[in-house]
Amino acid sequence: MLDRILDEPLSNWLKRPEQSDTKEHIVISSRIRLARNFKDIVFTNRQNKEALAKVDTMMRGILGVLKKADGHEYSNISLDKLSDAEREILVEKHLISPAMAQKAPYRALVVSDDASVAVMVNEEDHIRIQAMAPGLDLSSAYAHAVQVDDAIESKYDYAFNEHFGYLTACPTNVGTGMRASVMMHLPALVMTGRINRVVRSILQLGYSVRGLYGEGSDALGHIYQVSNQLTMGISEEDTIAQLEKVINGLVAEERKARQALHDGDWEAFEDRVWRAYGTLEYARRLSGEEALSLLSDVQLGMDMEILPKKGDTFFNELIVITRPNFLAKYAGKDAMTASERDSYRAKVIRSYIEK
Ligand SMILES: Nc1ncnc2c1ncn2[C@@H]1O[C@H](COP(=O)(O)OP(=O)(O)OP(=O)(O)O)[C@@H](O)[C@H]1O
Repeated sequence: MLDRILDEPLSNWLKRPEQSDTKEHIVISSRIRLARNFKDIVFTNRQNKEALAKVDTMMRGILGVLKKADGHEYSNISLDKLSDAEREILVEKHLISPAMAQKAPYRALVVSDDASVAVMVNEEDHIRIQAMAPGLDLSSAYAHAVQVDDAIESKYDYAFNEHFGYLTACPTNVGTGMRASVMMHLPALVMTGRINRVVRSILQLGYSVRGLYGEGSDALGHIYQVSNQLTMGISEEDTIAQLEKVINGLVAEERKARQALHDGDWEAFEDRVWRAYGTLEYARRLSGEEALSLLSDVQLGMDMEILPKKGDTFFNELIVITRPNFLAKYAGKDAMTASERDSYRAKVIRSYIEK
């Protein structure tokens, strides 16, 4: 299963939902993360070897229980058995956080065969259950996360306090321990210069806005992740319902920005997206950042029916393939120099444009 996870650019949840009736590519995916710790075991951040080893062993013994809960095959991948590049690929595929990719013993990833569930073991908390769904579908992701959560709880006791809720390493997660998050492509808000105002108002409402790989990452390819901050005094269902409202508001703002591009200097906009397309079609070397920025322009040009459509998974697939570690694996190489990577990246993109 590890090979498939490392080799395939697209997990199912990065494919567009079949029922998707919108032509634009604004909401990419939904994620629910539950932070949980086991009763009477020292927290991960204390770096107590015995505790780390115990949690690691407990999560090895859970695979059958998880399969019974949702019918998926699960594997347990020890991260210290992977190469640095392989761990980075898991970040590029959004299965682990960038912090989790740092080398450390007893860290593991428990992952379902379709990668819709990825449990980080011994990250900031004993376990972080993540469930993903394509498009805006936090409820399905939540239902799946709860299945996994209940299955684990049927075997082991969690650290839970009647007044506070789930106890977590960082006080900001105490309560539900839940972060609901939606990954979005917001190019028109960036192009029209409206993004800062919009992000400010979302922050004021008490939500986080992060980049392509979550905490501390940049919004490469104009991709943002919006998530709740509050985990106390609010139920999981209300958190999800309120975040969905914020996301729908954000989608409406992005659509307005697209309309503004339409009503503004249309030829200048057409020129920009055709130039992006031309560069991707003919360039011989592309850096990772330039590729993501041009791919974002091209996806917007396709959404706005200026450029020929390249299929529903074009953008999501190339966002993963063109990342440095995945790209080297895709080329069948253990390592590549920066210029070899830039030239192979341009070649792969050209082949996708020609498809
Ligand atoms: N909606 C989403 N779709 C796909 N991947 C996501 C989504 N939201 C977050 N991720 C991924 O989850 C990982 C962790 O993100 P992040 O650091 O923001 O969350 P967290 O671990 O829940 O946060 P924290 O530790 O601050 O509570 C990253 O790899 C990020 O790309």
